[in-house]
Amino acid sequence: MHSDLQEILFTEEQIKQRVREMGAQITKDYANEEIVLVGVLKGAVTFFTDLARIIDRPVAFDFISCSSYGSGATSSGQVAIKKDLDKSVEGKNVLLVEDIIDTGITLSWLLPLLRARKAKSVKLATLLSKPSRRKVDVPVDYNGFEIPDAFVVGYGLDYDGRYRNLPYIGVLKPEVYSK
Ligand SMILES: Nc1nc2c(ncn2[C@@H]2O[C@H](COP(=O)(O)O)[C@@H](O)[C@H]2O)c(=O)[nH]1
Ligand SMILES: [Mg+2]
Repeated sequence: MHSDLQEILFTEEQIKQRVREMGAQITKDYANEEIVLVGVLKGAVTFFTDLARIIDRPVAFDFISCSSYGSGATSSGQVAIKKDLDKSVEGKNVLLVEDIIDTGITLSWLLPLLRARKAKSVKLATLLSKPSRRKVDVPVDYNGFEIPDAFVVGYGLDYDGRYRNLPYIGVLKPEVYSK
């Protein structure tokens, strides 16, 4: 385990197994449908690429980037688009792929934005959710794991640009982000 972590929450094998289950469910739910997978950069990229390879349906890839966290470990509460989608989603089945829902502020802003673009359907897949931190209710269609109120890194999730390449998900020692 990385020395900046206090514990591992999910091993590489546990994540792989859960992503397989989610992909199988999505494949079932979208029978005879094409999907536009929209990844929320950058934290969702690892989950996105693993999930996409399990889904046995025609999929297109697109990405969006919003800011809500800056370099700290708590949300600023202000959301803004940093990189928009490359293509219109009008008439498409959009599956938004996110790394983690914390307060719900980012998604409560992003989901209506995609719906307003006249997608045929908009659903949400998140790898992690921290229900005890929720400030805004967000309907989740596919949820990997519920986790307690802790700042986690690995498998795409970063702190100040670091730890994204860890193959597991772990809790960062508070002394690392309170330095
Ligand atoms: N590396 C981590 N990033 C986190 C964590 N909790 C939230 N986040 C980031 O914030 C947004 C969503 O925040 P929200 O408050 O608007 O729901 C999420 O996409 C992450 O980028 C965390 O524990 N570790
Ligand atoms: Mg994210």
